[in-house]
Amino acid sequence: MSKPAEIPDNTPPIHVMAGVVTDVRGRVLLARRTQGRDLAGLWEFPGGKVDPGETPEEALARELQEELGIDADIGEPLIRVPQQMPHKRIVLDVRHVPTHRGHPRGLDGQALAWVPRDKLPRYAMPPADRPVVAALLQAERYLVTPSPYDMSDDAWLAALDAALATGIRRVQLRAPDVGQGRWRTLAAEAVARCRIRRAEILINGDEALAMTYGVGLHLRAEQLKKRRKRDFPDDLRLAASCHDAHDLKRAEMVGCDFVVLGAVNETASHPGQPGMGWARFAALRECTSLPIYAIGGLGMDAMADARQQGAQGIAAIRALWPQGPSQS
Ligand SMILES: Nc1nc2c([nH]c(=O)n2[C@H]2C[C@H](O)[C@@H](COP(=O)(O)OP(=O)(O)OP(=O)(O)O)O2)c(=O)[nH]1
Ligand SMILES: [Mg+2]
Repeated sequence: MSKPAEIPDNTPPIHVMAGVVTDVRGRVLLARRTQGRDLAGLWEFPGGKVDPGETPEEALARELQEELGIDADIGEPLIRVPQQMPHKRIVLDVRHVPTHRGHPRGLDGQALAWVPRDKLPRYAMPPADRPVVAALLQAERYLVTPSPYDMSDDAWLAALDAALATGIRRVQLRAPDVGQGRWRTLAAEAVARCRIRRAEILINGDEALAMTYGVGLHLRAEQLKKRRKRDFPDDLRLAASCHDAHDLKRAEMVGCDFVVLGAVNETASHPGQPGMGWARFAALRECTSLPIYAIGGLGMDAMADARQQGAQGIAAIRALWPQGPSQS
Protein backbone atom coordinates (compact mmCIF):
# COMPACT_ATOMS: atom_id res chain seq x y z
CA MET A 1 0.00 0.00 0.00
CA SER A 2 2.81 2.40 -0.88
CA LYS A 3 1.91 5.86 -2.03
CA PRO A 4 2.20 6.68 -5.72
CA ALA A 5 5.73 7.97 -6.33
CA GLU A 6 4.62 11.31 -7.78
CA ILE A 7 2.99 12.37 -4.52
CA PRO A 8 5.54 13.55 -1.96
CA ASP A 9 4.42 12.75 1.57
CA ASN A 10 4.34 16.39 2.54
CA THR A 11 1.99 17.57 -0.23
CA PRO A 12 -0.84 19.19 1.67
CA PRO A 13 -4.19 17.62 0.83
CA ILE A 14 -6.80 19.57 -1.14
CA HIS A 15 -9.75 20.38 1.10
CA VAL A 16 -12.95 19.50 -0.78
CA MET A 17 -16.39 20.26 0.68
CA ALA A 18 -19.43 18.25 -0.39
CA GLY A 19 -23.07 18.39 0.69
CA VAL A 20 -25.70 15.73 1.28
CA VAL A 21 -28.56 17.82 -0.11
CA THR A 22 -31.84 16.16 0.84
CA ASP A 23 -35.42 16.69 -0.31
CA VAL A 24 -38.60 16.35 1.77
CA ARG A 25 -38.83 12.66 0.81
CA GLY A 26 -35.32 12.02 2.15
CA ARG A 27 -33.82 11.51 -1.29
CA VAL A 28 -30.24 12.66 -1.81
CA LEU A 29 -28.98 14.83 -4.66
CA LEU A 30 -26.12 13.48 -6.78
CA ALA A 31 -24.42 15.33 -9.64
CA ARG A 32 -22.56 13.74 -12.53
CA ARG A 33 -19.04 15.01 -13.14
CA THR A 34 -18.79 16.53 -16.60
CA GLN A 35 -16.37 15.52 -19.35
CA GLY A 36 -12.86 16.95 -19.46
CA ARG A 37 -12.27 16.86 -15.67
CA ASP A 38 -10.85 14.19 -13.44
CA LEU A 39 -13.29 11.41 -12.55
CA ALA A 40 -15.57 12.46 -15.44
CA GLY A 41 -18.84 10.54 -15.66
CA LEU A 42 -18.84 9.54 -12.00
CA TRP A 43 -21.58 10.70 -9.65
CA GLU A 44 -20.68 12.87 -6.67
CA PHE A 45 -22.13 14.86 -3.82
CA PRO A 46 -22.21 18.44 -5.11
CA GLY A 47 -19.46 20.70 -3.80
CA GLY A 48 -15.89 21.73 -4.52
CA LYS A 49 -12.59 23.05 -3.23
CA VAL A 50 -12.20 25.52 -0.40
CA ASP A 51 -10.72 28.79 -1.70
CA PRO A 52 -8.04 30.65 0.31
CA GLY A 53 -9.59 32.74 3.08
CA GLU A 54 -12.91 30.88 3.08
CA THR A 55 -14.33 28.86 5.96
CA PRO A 56 -15.42 25.34 4.99
CA GLU A 57 -19.07 26.32 5.44
CA GLU A 58 -18.67 29.41 3.23
CA ALA A 59 -16.99 27.30 0.58
CA LEU A 60 -19.77 24.72 0.51
CA ALA A 61 -22.52 27.36 0.44
CA ARG A 62 -20.71 29.11 -2.46
CA GLU A 63 -20.23 25.87 -4.42
CA LEU A 64 -23.88 24.90 -4.03
CA GLN A 65 -24.91 28.37 -5.19
CA GLU A 66 -22.53 28.26 -8.20
CA GLU A 67 -23.19 24.68 -9.27
CA LEU A 68 -26.89 24.31 -8.42
CA GLY A 69 -28.26 27.83 -7.87
CA ILE A 70 -29.52 27.03 -4.38
CA ASP A 71 -29.24 28.91 -1.11
CA ALA A 72 -28.27 26.10 1.25
CA ASP A 73 -28.22 25.77 5.04
CA ILE A 74 -25.02 23.93 5.94
CA GLY A 75 -25.70 21.38 8.67
CA GLU A 76 -23.83 18.83 10.76
CA PRO A 77 -20.65 17.07 9.65
CA LEU A 78 -21.24 13.55 8.31
CA ILE A 79 -17.70 12.26 7.72
CA ARG A 80 -14.32 13.63 6.62
CA VAL A 81 -12.44 11.23 4.32
CA PRO A 82 -8.70 11.65 3.65
CA GLN A 83 -7.98 9.96 0.32
CA GLN A 84 -4.97 9.36 -1.94
CA MET A 85 -5.86 9.58 -5.60
CA PRO A 86 -3.50 8.79 -8.50
CA HIS A 87 -2.34 12.40 -8.87
CA LYS A 88 -3.50 14.16 -5.73
CA ARG A 89 -4.45 13.91 -2.09
CA ILE A 90 -7.82 15.17 -0.98
CA VAL A 91 -9.77 15.45 2.22
CA LEU A 92 -13.44 15.05 1.34
CA ASP A 93 -15.33 16.91 4.06
CA VAL A 94 -19.02 16.06 3.86
CA ARG A 95 -21.82 18.00 5.57
CA HIS A 96 -25.52 17.39 5.81
CA VAL A 97 -27.57 20.02 3.98
CA PRO A 98 -31.03 19.48 5.50
CA THR A 99 -32.71 22.51 3.97
CA HIS A 100 -32.22 24.83 1.01
CA ARG A 101 -34.08 27.48 -0.95
CA GLY A 102 -34.47 27.30 -4.71
CA HIS A 103 -34.76 24.36 -7.08
CA PRO A 104 -31.39 22.73 -7.89
CA ARG A 105 -30.32 22.97 -11.55
CA GLY A 106 -27.15 21.70 -13.19
CA LEU A 107 -25.65 25.13 -13.90
CA ASP A 108 -22.37 23.63 -15.19
CA GLY A 109 -24.26 21.34 -17.56
CA GLN A 110 -23.99 18.43 -15.13
CA ALA A 111 -26.76 15.83 -14.87
CA LEU A 112 -28.54 15.68 -11.52
CA ALA A 113 -30.38 12.81 -9.84
CA TRP A 114 -32.52 12.65 -6.69
CA VAL A 115 -31.63 9.24 -5.30
CA PRO A 116 -33.45 7.26 -2.59
CA ARG A 117 -30.83 6.48 0.05
CA ASP A 118 -30.90 2.72 -0.37
CA LYS A 119 -30.18 3.15 -4.09
CA LEU A 120 -26.98 5.18 -3.56
CA PRO A 121 -24.69 2.12 -3.82
CA ARG A 122 -25.91 1.61 -7.42
CA TYR A 123 -24.24 4.84 -8.59
CA ALA A 124 -20.62 4.76 -9.75
CA MET A 125 -18.83 7.28 -7.52
CA PRO A 126 -15.18 8.26 -6.83
CA PRO A 127 -13.31 6.07 -4.32
CA ALA A 128 -13.49 8.70 -1.55
CA ASP A 129 -17.29 8.48 -1.66
CA ARG A 130 -17.51 4.83 -0.68
CA PRO A 131 -17.01 5.62 3.03
CA VAL A 132 -19.46 8.51 2.68
CA VAL A 133 -22.24 6.30 1.33
CA ALA A 134 -21.45 3.75 4.05
CA ALA A 135 -21.68 6.50 6.68
CA LEU A 136 -25.15 7.38 5.36
CA LEU A 137 -26.46 3.81 5.23
CA GLN A 138 -24.65 1.62 7.71
CA ALA A 139 -24.35 1.38 11.48
CA GLU A 140 -21.90 3.70 13.25
CA ARG A 141 -21.54 1.32 16.22
CA TYR A 142 -20.21 -2.21 15.72
CA LEU A 143 -20.64 -4.30 18.84
CA VAL A 144 -18.13 -7.10 19.32
CA THR A 145 -19.47 -9.50 21.93
CA PRO A 146 -17.19 -10.47 24.82
CA SER A 147 -16.46 -13.99 25.97
CA PRO A 148 -18.99 -15.03 28.63
CA TYR A 149 -16.22 -16.15 31.05
CA ASP A 150 -18.09 -16.85 34.28
CA MET A 151 -21.43 -15.45 33.08
CA SER A 152 -24.28 -17.86 32.47
CA ASP A 153 -25.63 -18.14 28.94
CA ASP A 154 -28.81 -16.43 30.10
CA ALA A 155 -26.92 -13.48 31.58
CA TRP A 156 -24.80 -13.13 28.44
CA LEU A 157 -27.90 -13.20 26.21
CA ALA A 158 -29.67 -10.71 28.48
CA ALA A 159 -26.68 -8.38 28.10
CA LEU A 160 -26.85 -8.80 24.32
CA ASP A 161 -30.56 -7.92 24.43
CA ALA A 162 -29.81 -4.85 26.51
CA ALA A 163 -27.14 -3.76 24.02
CA LEU A 164 -29.58 -4.26 21.12
CA ALA A 165 -32.19 -2.23 23.00
CA THR A 166 -29.83 0.77 22.85
CA GLY A 167 -30.19 0.69 19.06
CA ILE A 168 -27.07 -1.23 18.04
CA ARG A 169 -27.65 -2.53 14.52
CA ARG A 170 -24.42 -4.35 13.68
CA VAL A 171 -23.04 -7.15 15.83
CA GLN A 172 -19.99 -9.37 15.61
CA LEU A 173 -20.75 -12.59 17.46
CA ARG A 174 -17.60 -13.71 19.17
CA ALA A 175 -17.10 -15.84 22.25
CA PRO A 176 -13.48 -16.94 22.40
CA ASP A 177 -12.50 -19.52 25.01
CA VAL A 178 -15.83 -21.35 25.08
CA GLY A 179 -16.14 -24.92 23.81
CA GLN A 180 -17.77 -25.78 20.47
CA GLY A 181 -21.01 -27.02 22.02
CA ARG A 182 -21.57 -23.90 24.09
CA TRP A 183 -20.52 -21.62 21.23
CA ARG A 184 -23.12 -23.22 18.94
CA THR A 185 -25.87 -22.81 21.54
CA LEU A 186 -24.93 -19.19 22.25
CA ALA A 187 -24.68 -18.39 18.55
CA ALA A 188 -28.11 -19.91 17.77
CA GLU A 189 -29.76 -17.85 20.51
CA ALA A 190 -27.83 -14.69 19.67
CA VAL A 191 -28.72 -14.90 15.97
CA ALA A 192 -32.41 -15.22 16.88
CA ARG A 193 -32.25 -12.17 19.16
CA CYS A 194 -30.40 -10.04 16.63
CA ARG A 195 -32.97 -10.98 13.98
CA ILE A 196 -35.85 -9.86 16.20
CA ARG A 197 -34.13 -6.48 16.59
CA ARG A 198 -33.21 -6.36 12.90
CA ALA A 199 -29.52 -6.07 13.75
CA GLU A 200 -27.03 -7.28 11.18
CA ILE A 201 -24.94 -10.23 12.34
CA LEU A 202 -21.39 -11.24 11.47
CA ILE A 203 -19.93 -14.38 12.99
CA ASN A 204 -16.33 -14.18 14.07
CA GLY A 205 -14.10 -16.70 12.33
CA ASP A 206 -16.57 -19.58 11.95
CA GLU A 207 -17.40 -19.62 8.24
CA ALA A 208 -19.41 -22.85 8.39
CA LEU A 209 -21.66 -21.39 11.07
CA ALA A 210 -22.09 -18.13 9.12
CA MET A 211 -23.19 -20.15 6.08
CA THR A 212 -25.55 -22.27 8.19
CA TYR A 213 -27.39 -19.18 9.42
CA GLY A 214 -26.99 -17.15 6.25
CA VAL A 215 -25.30 -14.28 8.11
CA GLY A 216 -22.08 -12.32 7.65
CA LEU A 217 -18.53 -13.44 8.42
CA HIS A 218 -15.89 -11.45 10.27
CA LEU A 219 -12.38 -12.69 9.46
CA ARG A 220 -9.75 -12.54 12.18
CA ALA A 221 -6.49 -10.89 11.07
CA GLU A 222 -4.75 -14.29 10.72
CA GLN A 223 -7.61 -15.64 8.62
CA LEU A 224 -7.51 -12.56 6.39
CA LYS A 225 -3.78 -13.03 5.76
CA LYS A 226 -4.44 -16.54 4.41
CA ARG A 227 -7.41 -15.65 2.23
CA ARG A 228 -6.93 -14.95 -1.47
CA LYS A 229 -10.46 -14.54 -2.75
CA ARG A 230 -13.80 -13.49 -1.41
CA ASP A 231 -15.40 -16.95 -1.78
CA PHE A 232 -18.42 -15.77 0.18
CA PRO A 233 -21.92 -14.80 -1.02
CA ASP A 234 -22.23 -11.24 -2.29
CA ASP A 235 -25.46 -10.66 -0.39
CA LEU A 236 -23.83 -11.44 2.97
CA ARG A 237 -21.34 -9.14 4.66
CA LEU A 238 -17.68 -10.05 4.75
CA ALA A 239 -15.50 -8.03 7.13
CA ALA A 240 -12.03 -8.37 8.62
CA SER A 241 -9.81 -7.18 11.43
CA CYS A 242 -6.81 -5.14 10.23
CA HIS A 243 -3.75 -3.73 11.98
CA ASP A 244 -1.64 -2.24 9.18
CA ALA A 245 -1.44 -1.29 5.50
CA HIS A 246 -0.80 -4.90 4.41
CA ASP A 247 -3.99 -6.07 6.07
CA LEU A 248 -5.98 -3.27 4.42
CA LYS A 249 -4.57 -4.13 1.01
CA ARG A 250 -5.47 -7.78 1.55
CA ALA A 251 -9.00 -6.86 2.68
CA GLU A 252 -9.45 -4.89 -0.55
CA MET A 253 -8.13 -7.78 -2.62
CA VAL A 254 -10.45 -10.24 -0.91
CA GLY A 255 -13.41 -7.92 -1.42
CA CYS A 256 -14.33 -7.21 2.18
CA ASP A 257 -17.34 -4.95 2.65
CA PHE A 258 -15.77 -3.16 5.60
CA VAL A 259 -12.95 -3.58 8.10
CA VAL A 260 -12.02 -2.83 11.68
CA LEU A 261 -8.67 -1.08 12.21
CA GLY A 262 -6.74 -0.61 15.43
CA ALA A 263 -5.87 -0.53 18.16
CA VAL A 264 -6.21 3.25 18.07
CA ASN A 265 -5.57 3.63 21.82
CA GLU A 266 -4.06 1.43 24.47
CA THR A 267 -6.62 -1.18 25.55
CA ALA A 268 -7.45 -2.68 28.92
CA SER A 269 -6.70 -6.15 27.51
CA HIS A 270 -3.17 -5.14 26.38
CA PRO A 271 -1.91 -2.66 28.99
CA GLY A 272 1.42 -1.05 28.15
CA GLN A 273 0.93 -1.47 24.38
CA PRO A 274 0.42 2.01 22.95
CA GLY A 275 -2.16 2.36 20.20
CA MET A 276 -1.50 3.70 16.70
CA GLY A 277 -3.24 7.01 17.49
CA TRP A 278 -5.57 8.99 15.22
CA ALA A 279 -2.79 10.39 13.01
CA ARG A 280 -1.68 6.90 11.96
CA PHE A 281 -5.30 5.78 11.62
CA ALA A 282 -6.02 8.65 9.24
CA ALA A 283 -2.81 7.98 7.25
CA LEU A 284 -3.87 4.35 6.75
CA ARG A 285 -7.44 5.39 5.92
CA GLU A 286 -6.04 7.66 3.23
CA CYS A 287 -4.71 4.66 1.29
CA THR A 288 -7.95 2.70 1.00
CA SER A 289 -11.59 3.41 0.27
CA LEU A 290 -12.93 0.61 2.47
CA PRO A 291 -15.34 1.69 5.20
CA ILE A 292 -13.33 1.36 8.45
CA TYR A 293 -14.41 1.10 12.07
CA ALA A 294 -11.88 2.36 14.60
CA ILE A 295 -11.27 -0.01 17.51
CA GLY A 296 -9.15 -0.06 20.63
CA GLY A 297 -9.80 1.74 23.90
CA LEU A 298 -12.46 3.98 22.37
CA GLY A 299 -15.67 5.06 24.07
CA MET A 300 -18.73 6.46 22.37
CA ASP A 301 -17.51 9.94 23.31
CA ALA A 302 -14.88 9.45 20.57
CA MET A 303 -17.51 9.05 17.82
CA ALA A 304 -17.24 12.61 16.48
CA ASP A 305 -13.42 12.36 16.40
CA ALA A 306 -13.64 9.00 14.65
CA ARG A 307 -15.86 10.44 11.91
CA GLN A 308 -13.48 13.38 11.50
CA GLN A 309 -10.62 10.92 10.91
CA GLY A 310 -12.59 9.10 8.23
CA ALA A 311 -13.97 6.24 10.31
CA GLN A 312 -17.38 4.70 9.71
CA GLY A 313 -17.67 4.69 13.47
CA ILE A 314 -16.48 2.75 16.47
CA ALA A 315 -16.21 -0.97 17.06
CA ALA A 316 -15.97 -1.99 20.69
CA ILE A 317 -16.55 -4.70 23.24
CA ARG A 318 -16.50 -2.86 26.55
CA ALA A 319 -17.95 0.47 25.45
CA LEU A 320 -21.00 -1.18 23.84
CA TRP A 321 -21.67 -4.05 26.25
CA PRO A 322 -23.84 -3.42 29.30
CA GLN A 323 -21.75 -3.86 32.42
CA GLY A 324 -23.37 -6.69 34.40
CA PRO A 325 -22.22 -7.60 37.93
CA SER A 326 -19.84 -10.29 36.65
CA GLN A 327 -18.34 -7.84 34.14
CA SER A 328 -17.13 -5.29 36.64
N1 LIG B 1 -17.60 17.73 -5.02
C1 LIG B 1 -17.14 16.52 -4.85
N2 LIG B 1 -15.85 16.22 -5.16
C2 LIG B 1 -15.44 14.96 -4.96
C3 LIG B 1 -16.31 13.96 -4.43
N3 LIG B 1 -15.61 12.80 -4.35
C4 LIG B 1 -14.35 13.04 -4.80
O1 LIG B 1 -13.44 12.23 -4.87
N4 LIG B 1 -14.24 14.35 -5.18
C5 LIG B 1 -13.03 14.92 -5.73
C6 LIG B 1 -13.14 15.16 -7.20
C7 LIG B 1 -12.15 16.29 -7.41
O2 LIG B 1 -10.85 15.74 -7.54
C8 LIG B 1 -12.25 17.07 -6.12
C9 LIG B 1 -13.22 18.18 -6.22
O3 LIG B 1 -12.70 19.05 -7.09
P1 LIG B 1 -13.51 19.81 -8.25
O4 LIG B 1 -12.58 19.94 -9.37
O5 LIG B 1 -14.82 19.22 -8.49
O6 LIG B 1 -13.68 21.15 -7.47
P2 LIG B 1 -14.54 22.39 -7.86
O7 LIG B 1 -15.99 22.07 -7.79
O8 LIG B 1 -13.99 23.48 -6.97
O9 LIG B 1 -14.25 22.55 -9.39
P3 LIG B 1 -13.28 23.42 -10.25
O10 LIG B 1 -13.82 24.79 -10.14
O11 LIG B 1 -11.91 23.24 -9.68
O12 LIG B 1 -13.45 22.77 -11.59
O13 LIG B 1 -12.74 16.15 -5.14
C10 LIG B 1 -17.65 14.30 -4.11
O14 LIG B 1 -18.48 13.49 -3.67
N5 LIG B 1 -18.02 15.59 -4.34
MG1 LIG C 1 -17.38 20.73 -7.87
